Amino acid sequence: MLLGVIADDFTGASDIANTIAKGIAPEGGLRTVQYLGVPAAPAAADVEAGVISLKSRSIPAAEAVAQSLAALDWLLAQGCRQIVFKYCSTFDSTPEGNIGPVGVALARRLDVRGVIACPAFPDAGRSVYMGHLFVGNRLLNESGMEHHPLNPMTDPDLRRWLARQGTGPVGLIDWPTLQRGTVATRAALDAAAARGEQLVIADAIRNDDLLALAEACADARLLTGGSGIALGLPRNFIRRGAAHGGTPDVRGIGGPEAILVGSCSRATRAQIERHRASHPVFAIDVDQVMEGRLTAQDIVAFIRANRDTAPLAYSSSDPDQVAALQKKYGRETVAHTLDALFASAAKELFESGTRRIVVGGGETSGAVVSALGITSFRIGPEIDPGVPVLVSEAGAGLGMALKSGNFGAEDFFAKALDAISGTGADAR
Ligand SMILES: Nc1ncnc2c1ncn2[C@@H]1O[C@H](COP(=O)(O)OP(=O)(O)O)[C@@H](O)[C@H]1O
Ligand SMILES: O=C(O)[C@@H](O)C(=O)COP(=O)(O)O
Repeated sequence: MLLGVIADDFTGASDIANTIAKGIAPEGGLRTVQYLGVPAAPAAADVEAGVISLKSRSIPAAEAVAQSLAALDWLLAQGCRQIVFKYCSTFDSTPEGNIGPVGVALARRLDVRGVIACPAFPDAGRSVYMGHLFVGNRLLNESGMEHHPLNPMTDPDLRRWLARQGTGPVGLIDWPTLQRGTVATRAALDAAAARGEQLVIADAIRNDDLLALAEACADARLLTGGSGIALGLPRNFIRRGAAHGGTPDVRGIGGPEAILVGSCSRATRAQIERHRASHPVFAIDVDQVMEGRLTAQDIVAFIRANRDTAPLAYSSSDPDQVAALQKKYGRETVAHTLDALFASAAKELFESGTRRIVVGGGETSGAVVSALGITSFRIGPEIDPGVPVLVSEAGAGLGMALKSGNFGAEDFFAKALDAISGTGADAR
């Protein structure tokens, strides 16, 4: 294994696994596997990139650090030459952590400084300029992310946000420096390291900027960022002759389907509305869930009753309703109750033969996949930017798509089910 990734949630992991498996033309990508948690056994010999999915984005910082270091140990034991810490392209975190503490802990363990921190993902509209994160043409804190149920992002200044997480001084490679080329960028990173800056925010507004950063960091032991930061990394290995390039084959998965959605993000809510126009949908009443009057059995019954018609069950609400529910029951309590609800519905559906499951939302995906007992996925074709088809490596066969809240076109959900069943050797 050449390249190892520690991802702080499951959708984020499949996003970066997609980037690495796909690579860029003409070289292509690396043979990539997404692992669900730190594997108990060594990787298969043919795997060139391993992406470990943690569920560490919203847990206490000390636990996130411990899990990330365990993932690092496993990746190093597989021979990884380069490590990426993958977090959200909208920098999802709170002032208490976890991006800063995990980034610093990994840097310390690897004994490196001047480590890139760049959440930019231009294909999904995320860009960083002068250390500030934009979503489309809005600053992060005016993009809808200020209403996120678990980590409201209220400040677009990434250096300031990281500093609040106790990282010590944070550097900046600004866009003009990046434009001066690889040598200047490397020199700026070295200077940041010499000043004791462990993490360095890097600007990037186009894919070319991400490729330039990857070139400047070809020998870096550690990078951190969104999936975009990995865009040019496979090419580094392939050009040096360490990997062959190309893309892997995966087989399509047919069978009964379910769509489960706990994301309350703006894009997801629009996708649900689009799906509703021509498919059965079940709006989960959160009050009823909290009072124990609506259970996983109700979701399972709805999905079974609507087999072959792309049934979708969702708890998603608009920001006002989310705020009211959180005030009534507590932020963590609502989230954990709903995550557990989706997890047990998915488990029952899988055990009774559902073979295509699409999930909306990172936390929701983490809860669902953990309940299914799947340990690894091969990466299939990209459905929309950042969301690939996933096919389980072992067992009865399960095809999934784990959609980040903000990703995907409006027709995503129906398209994802088709992509899972249509996945073939020639689909990539
Ligand atoms: N109606 C709701 N009110 C409050 N919280 C909700 C509601 N529906 C879902 N949630 C919770 O909000 C969180 C959404 O996060 P996540 O699944 O990561 O979505 P995203 O990818 O959009 O961030 C989940 O923990 C989910 O259980
Ligand atoms: O970088 C991204 O935006 C995604 O890969 C990601 O991490 C998504 O997280 P969720 O929005 O919680 O699904």
